[in-house]
Amino acid sequence: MTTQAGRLGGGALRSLASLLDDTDSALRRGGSAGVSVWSSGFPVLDDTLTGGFRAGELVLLGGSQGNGKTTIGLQFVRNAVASGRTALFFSYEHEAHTLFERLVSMEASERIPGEVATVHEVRRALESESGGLTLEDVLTPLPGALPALFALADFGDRLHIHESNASTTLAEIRRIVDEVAQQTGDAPLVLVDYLQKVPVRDAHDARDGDAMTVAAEGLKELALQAGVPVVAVAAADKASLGAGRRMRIHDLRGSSALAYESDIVLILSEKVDIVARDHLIYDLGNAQRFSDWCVVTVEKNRHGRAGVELEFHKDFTHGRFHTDGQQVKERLIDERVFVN
Ligand SMILES: Nc1ncnc2c1ncn2[C@@H]1O[C@H](COP(=O)(O)OP(=O)(O)OP(=O)(O)O)[C@@H](O)[C@H]1O
Repeated sequence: MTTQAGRLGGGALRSLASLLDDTDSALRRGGSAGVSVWSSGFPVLDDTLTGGFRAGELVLLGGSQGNGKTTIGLQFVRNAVASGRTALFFSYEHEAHTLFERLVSMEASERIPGEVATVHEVRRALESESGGLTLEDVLTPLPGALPALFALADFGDRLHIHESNASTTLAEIRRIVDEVAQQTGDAPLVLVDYLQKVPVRDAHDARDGDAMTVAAEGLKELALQAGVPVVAVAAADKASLGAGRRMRIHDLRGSSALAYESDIVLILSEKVDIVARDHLIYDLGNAQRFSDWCVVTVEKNRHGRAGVELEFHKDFTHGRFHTDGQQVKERLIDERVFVN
């Protein structure tokens, strides 16, 4: 059977007859006849994406600064490994230990109801002089941190974080994806934080948009050739955001290439910024309530319905969003209500 990896080199020519045979054999073997799917761990998002992220897909995750792109990306990765898959996080933004602190608090919050250690508390504990204590000893006083540590240790060999830098090129990303797939025997969900930081050869000669085209094409090719989903955080174009508009796909830096190459585009917005003004005027408490919510707009969805607006409750003190989100009921606008 031709696999996604079989697209390497000259591509793959298939007759319908061989496709039917292969599909039949896969089903008879008890396996799945479709491409591999990684659940995002957010049920309402999975429903919209008809199951989750698929092998061969490039998924863009856009939004303004600080509205939770890294947080939800890290949660996708955590959810993938918690459900038995493998994941690989290329971090051009944060060091691995910063992500580890977020993971401990996120995991505690996922597992244990009630008050658990915040990211800040985990960081403080890890940054203080240990006096020779073990990691377990240091985390024991923090509510929920120890079970979180055990859970992370359980799936630790399937979650890989790469501290990326200017030498982490597309070719290097590909090499590392292959290495992880070989080590774990499972193709990983790949997260790139963030796309505009992926160094592109001769990028200094190219205009920004050209560099983005190369990066987006490269990541899409990687997704197809390695048979993995690639979720890439994409920075907004500051100039267009300054205009006080709701962020859209065309506000991403290098937007035309990104829109063309991607299969799915998710845009994160603060709900309070984009809800219609009447919801704020007639109920003054709404502004406070809405500021706790993030809207994830599915702007492009190659295999399903686009334009879907989902909302998730923020819990940034524990480095996460609540996974049980819903469709937004209120009317949203194109222009932002509040301008930063
Ligand atoms: N320990 C913490 N406690 C509370 N809030 C935090 C903590 N750490 C980060 N935050 C907040 O969580 C929000 C989401 O952070 P995140 O890194 O996911 O944003 P982002 O969209 O990736 O940002 P950027 O574009 O700057 O990379 C930010 O507004 C940040 O200020």
